[in-house]
Amino acid sequence: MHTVALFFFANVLFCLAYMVRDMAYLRAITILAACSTLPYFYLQAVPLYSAMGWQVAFIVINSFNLTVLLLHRRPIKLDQLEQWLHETTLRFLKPRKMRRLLRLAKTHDINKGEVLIEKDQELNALLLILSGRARVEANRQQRAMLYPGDFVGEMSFISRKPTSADVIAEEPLRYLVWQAETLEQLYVRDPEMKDALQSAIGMDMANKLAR
Ligand SMILES: Nc1ncnc2c1ncn2[C@@H]1O[C@@H]2COP(=O)(O)O[C@H]2[C@H]1O
Repeated sequence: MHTVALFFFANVLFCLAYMVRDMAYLRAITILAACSTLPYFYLQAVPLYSAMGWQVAFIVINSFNLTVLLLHRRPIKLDQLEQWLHETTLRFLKPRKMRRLLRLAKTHDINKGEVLIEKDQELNALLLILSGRARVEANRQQRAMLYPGDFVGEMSFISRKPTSADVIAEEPLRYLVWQAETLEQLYVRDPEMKDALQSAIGMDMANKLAR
């Protein structure tokens, strides 16, 4: 009788597991549910070892995936630069995702007066200033000044059109470059990254407009 109640309880747990949205809870509750079925199968007139074997297989697979999931969710310690980027431009990304994104970028340095972007070019890249300032010019007129934490080339990156202006280093400039192709491949693997990065670009454009 008790084992039947436990089996009933296990199935209620399976229902609950399929209702929750968080994958970690889903797996944890499924493990508990699968464990709860074992006494029922074992205490039959003839123990149902094959059913028990399958439940053990489900428990092992779910335990493995739950461990991987929880390891990925562990908090990470950001270094100073990462911390700054997370507080400013990339705050829409969770720290671990932000680090993954940063690993795909290359750091470049140019001197004062050097051209970062030329107008009407196919840039196919997204840039982010880490230090120094850059002047935005169109038709020899200054349009804006860009500062550390600002994206550069985001307009052509989003619109897929040629660049809208020249961008020239006002000071020695350090910046990150992501190739558009690299980001597009990343978006396919991780659509959440696309939402977060596009929110960051949107916020960056709004900040530039508000200056
Ligand atoms: N009015 C503006 N204010 C701030 N930045 C600009 C402005 N116009 C162009 N830019 C920047 O200059 C870059 C030139 O290349 P993109 O058009 O790809 O992206 C552009 C922006 O990053």
